[in-house]
Amino acid sequence: MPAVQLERVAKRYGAVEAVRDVSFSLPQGGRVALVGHNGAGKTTLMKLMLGLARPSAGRLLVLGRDPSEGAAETRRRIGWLPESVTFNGALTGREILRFFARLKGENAAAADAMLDRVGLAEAARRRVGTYSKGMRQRLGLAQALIGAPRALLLDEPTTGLDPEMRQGLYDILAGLSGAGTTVLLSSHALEELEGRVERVVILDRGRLVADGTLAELRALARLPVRLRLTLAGATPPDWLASAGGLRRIAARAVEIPCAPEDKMALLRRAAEDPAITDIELQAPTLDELYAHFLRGQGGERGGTA
Ligand SMILES: Nc1ncnc2c1ncn2[C@@H]1O[C@H](COP(=O)(O)OP(=O)(O)OP(=O)(O)O)[C@@H](O)[C@H]1O
Repeated sequence: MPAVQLERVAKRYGAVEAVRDVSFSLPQGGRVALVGHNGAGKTTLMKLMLGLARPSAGRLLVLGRDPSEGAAETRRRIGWLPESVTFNGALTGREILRFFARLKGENAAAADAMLDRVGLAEAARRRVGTYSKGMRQRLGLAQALIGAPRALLLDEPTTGLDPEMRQGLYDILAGLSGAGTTVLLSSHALEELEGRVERVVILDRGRLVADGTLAELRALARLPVRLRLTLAGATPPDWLASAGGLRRIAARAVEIPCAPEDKMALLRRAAEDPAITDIELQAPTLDELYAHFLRGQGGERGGTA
């Protein structure tokens, strides 16, 4: 049974269609990112999964239950990190986390262990009002993780985290999903998702425009790869100069776009030509993929939807 299942879900707020006809499912232990511009419907989808909003149409199951029933047992098994998390600044990190632990039926030791896990052990006895943004975000994450949730919904969890903390967060998420927790996170920071989630669901103005592994989405988008070639001299060889899209990027380096099916032929030719001394291959970035699907050029949905 999937951990989360959405069938033709819609959510309207008056005239605003925040979510339109969205269907996808998340397997148990899956690590999936929801990406989209501001207002794409990411937070609304999470609120529907939490039972904080009811769908205007369609069917939604989380851990096998309709979240709008608000069953206490289901709520206890879902961890949530809201987009802008706020805590009472007069309390210490330890007091706050112990409070959340009690709400989830966990003991104080579990709260302290979680503070350690998110790197806040040393700051545990400090008031949260003195915490940096990144520290508050980590406290929010600890709050979401407490109680061994079966499903974890994280709304832009890496906002305010430096690269090291971000890596730490993704390491924690990998460990959790390896142990069977389903992780859904929303993000604007597409590049950081590479290698850190198994699947990406792209939303645009409430609609699902793509759903698949990064490799599947890349294949579907058929975006050109780019070859960066270092030249032995200042002038590129004739065959290269006459190829379309050649761009000079340095005194002795050029870049050329190349359709995926032409890549090997171009590489062979470049490798054999002594006028070329080095070759670098640049795959389409996640941002290019994202732009492609938002332009609607891909049209159909791909992957495992
Ligand atoms: N309670 C509400 N009442 C009215 N409109 C709402 C409500 N909640 C969300 N919306 C609208 O629904 C749309 C989707 O909003 P949502 O917050 O889900 O987007 P998002 O993808 O999370 O955006 P962001 O990246 O900015 O957080 C937006 O147009 C928003 O204004």
